Amino acid sequence: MCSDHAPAAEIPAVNGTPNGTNGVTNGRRQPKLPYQQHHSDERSNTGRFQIIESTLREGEQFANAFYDTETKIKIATALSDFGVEYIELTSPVASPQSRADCEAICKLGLKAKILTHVRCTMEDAKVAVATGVDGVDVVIGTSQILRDHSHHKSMAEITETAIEVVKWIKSQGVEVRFSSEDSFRSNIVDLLSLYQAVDKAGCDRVGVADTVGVATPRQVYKLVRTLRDVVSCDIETHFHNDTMCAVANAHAALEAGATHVDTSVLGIGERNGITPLGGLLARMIVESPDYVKSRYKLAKLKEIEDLVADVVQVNVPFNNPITGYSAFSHKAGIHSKAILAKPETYEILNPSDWGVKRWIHFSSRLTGWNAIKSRAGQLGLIITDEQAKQLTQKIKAMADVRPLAIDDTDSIIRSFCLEHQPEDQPDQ
Ligand SMILES: N[C@@H](CCCC[NH3+])C(=O)O
Ligand SMILES: [Zn+2]
Repeated sequence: MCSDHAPAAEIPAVNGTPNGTNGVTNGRRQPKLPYQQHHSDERSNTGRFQIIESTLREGEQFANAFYDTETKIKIATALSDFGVEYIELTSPVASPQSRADCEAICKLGLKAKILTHVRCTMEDAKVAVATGVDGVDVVIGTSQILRDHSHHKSMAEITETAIEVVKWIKSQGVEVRFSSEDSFRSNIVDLLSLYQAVDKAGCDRVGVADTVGVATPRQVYKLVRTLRDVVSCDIETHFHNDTMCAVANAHAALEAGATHVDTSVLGIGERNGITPLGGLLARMIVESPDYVKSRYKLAKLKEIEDLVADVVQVNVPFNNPITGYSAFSHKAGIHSKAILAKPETYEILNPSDWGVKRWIHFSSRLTGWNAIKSRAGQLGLIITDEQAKQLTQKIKAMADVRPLAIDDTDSIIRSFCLEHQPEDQPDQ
């Protein structure tokens, strides 16, 4: 009965809420855990945000990225099917092919709205609107350092052009977002007056961008909260990941009242990129499971990440949220025992929500007997708890000397069972 089985001890993911504690169990209301959102703060949008997916704009700024038309169409279609609300494309002014691709994607009739991202000038805005996009995202640097060394415009000039551009784009019946660049190194008074001016001019969204990845969640919360009281339009946010705060910053922005978050698949973008789509959703499903599950086809995440990883020639990092090699692996005996009994003990995310599997490591000096007993069971072998303990000592002793491959451990389990075969053990 020792048949071939899965290479590792995958055990089925359980259904239900990710942490299994925020619903009603056995007719009794379970207490909320401290890390769960209580939705008491009315300004918080952690349960009603929208995603502006920028793999085809910010992501094209990743060092390795080259997308041909067919690849762009494949990625755009996959993202739209996944459920993102917006797809942002490279500026049509960047090159003739970028313009042609933008026009082609607009004609696909995808469910997601199509945006393109251009400089805040009338010239760029006209080219952008002519492509047939649903919306135009305009951007200009507002920090002193960018004004001095990039475009040399005063805040008064920026404001005047921004108002003109926003009004014109709106007059064409197209959605418009105005974003500052380097918002967190910009003068707050200047920034708020500029946002106020474009809001009055009819802008659909204003954008806050941490272009250099300098912001902390606390700074983000403060700026977005202030901005929420100054403008009536939507607030989009964009976070670079230089100091690994991009997901936390996006979350803080939503808590403070932002409505939209920019993402890219695997976080690809300039330098080390921006808020990753998968990382953001991992963060958000913990506190807003119903919202996240109802909007996005989470089981498609891995496919999209693999597609993009292949296109830009990178590996998915081992510690990537959800889809990383070890994202749902359990090794220490204490963890494995509890996971086998109840996965929520050491998992706040449910792998089955994402179409991936958890696995229990059973080939190390840290392995506990529960994992070995479970592995024996997967191999079709029945052993008692006592036998599992004995066998585990043997495996631990060997794993103390050298790394054990899964096959090695399986062989040890099988020969142990042969030696200790009870009368009723199924034939090998
Ligand atoms: N990549 C630019 C664009 C910002 C626009 C926000 N969606 C930045 O990081 O500043
Ligand atoms: Zn960016």
